Amino acid sequence: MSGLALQNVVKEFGSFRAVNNVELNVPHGTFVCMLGPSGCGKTTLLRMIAGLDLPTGGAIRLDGEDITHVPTHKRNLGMVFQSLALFPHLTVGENIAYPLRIRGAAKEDQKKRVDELLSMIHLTGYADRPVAKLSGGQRQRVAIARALAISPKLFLLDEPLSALDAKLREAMQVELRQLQQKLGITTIVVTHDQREAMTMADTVVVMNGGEIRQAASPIEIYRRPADSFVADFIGQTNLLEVQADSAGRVEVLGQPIAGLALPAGASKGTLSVRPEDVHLTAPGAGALSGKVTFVRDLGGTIETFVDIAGRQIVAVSTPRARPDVTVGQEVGIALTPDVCVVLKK
Ligand SMILES: Nc1ncnc2c1ncn2[C@@H]1O[C@H](COP(=O)(O)OP(=O)(O)OP(=O)(O)O)[C@@H](O)[C@H]1O
Repeated sequence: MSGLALQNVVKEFGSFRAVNNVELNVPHGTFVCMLGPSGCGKTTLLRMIAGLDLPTGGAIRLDGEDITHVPTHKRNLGMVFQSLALFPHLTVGENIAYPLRIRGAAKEDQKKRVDELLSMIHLTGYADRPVAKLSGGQRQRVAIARALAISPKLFLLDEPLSALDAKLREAMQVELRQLQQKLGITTIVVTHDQREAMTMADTVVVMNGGEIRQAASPIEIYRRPADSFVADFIGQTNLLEVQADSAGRVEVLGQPIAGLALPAGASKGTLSVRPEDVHLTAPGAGALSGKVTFVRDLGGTIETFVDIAGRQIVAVSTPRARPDVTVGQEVGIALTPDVCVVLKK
């Protein structure tokens, strides 16, 4: 297969298993974001792909070749890791040309490639600037250009935008994705920022406890989470216990809801419904009923918190569809099967 394949990859530090039997195929030219809580093993996995750590078990293949034991400098990688900062005493051009220079590229070839890359990162004319005089975003773009100078087979980035302020980070996410699409380079980014992952990735890989919980497109991860960990980790969701009643119907908080099905063979599960899919109705008109406990008006969205038998549900609406409710009011909650996902417990 063309691209990257992780086959049963394991990493142990002493008796602690940081990465547990990871299987993943990254087709050539795709963009993968690895996402998960702190300590879930995403950096360790990236370091093994980079050759900076050796797996305890399993294999890593690039375009069909087993590279598990190939040293980093022979893997043909571009890397932007937090620890690999730019050389502060060199100019922008010298930084970008550095990987070409140490590989013995001719001076004119270096210059041509630097100009090409500067145009790609929208910094044409910046070759002679000292990197110390660049803004945070410009510096990050130079780091990206330096990593791409050798036209690598694989582009690896670890939290590349985390040092930037929120606005710039969002702009850079779009830029990075556009650059990747233009070059068609297989790219893997580690991030803890789900918005970043959803913006850039063809495939989001959600990890927890050293394992992949789900690898799928951003929209599938959001709409069809594989389990309650993924549902809760990605975006906001309402999680409610569900079980089969004596007649085999699915009950949510004691109320049977038509059209819901439990996972095969299960008598219990967890229902996930996104706040934007929760609709408030007149009391008694919905599948469930509860009492409004709080209304948060954030300008662009309005969140209504409803207590149902001690469980809290959040409904989100736009100002135009603002629910006409006040704190303390009884409301109904409409739950339709098409917006609910029932997950394994
Ligand atoms: N060299 C090491 N020796 C021992 N334990 C390690 C080592 N490197 C990582 N670990 C442990 O392995 C686990 C996974 O670490 P890793 O850095 O891959 O997590 P992460 O998902 O990238 O977290 P973060 O988002 O905080 O960077 C953690 O529990 C960490 O403490």
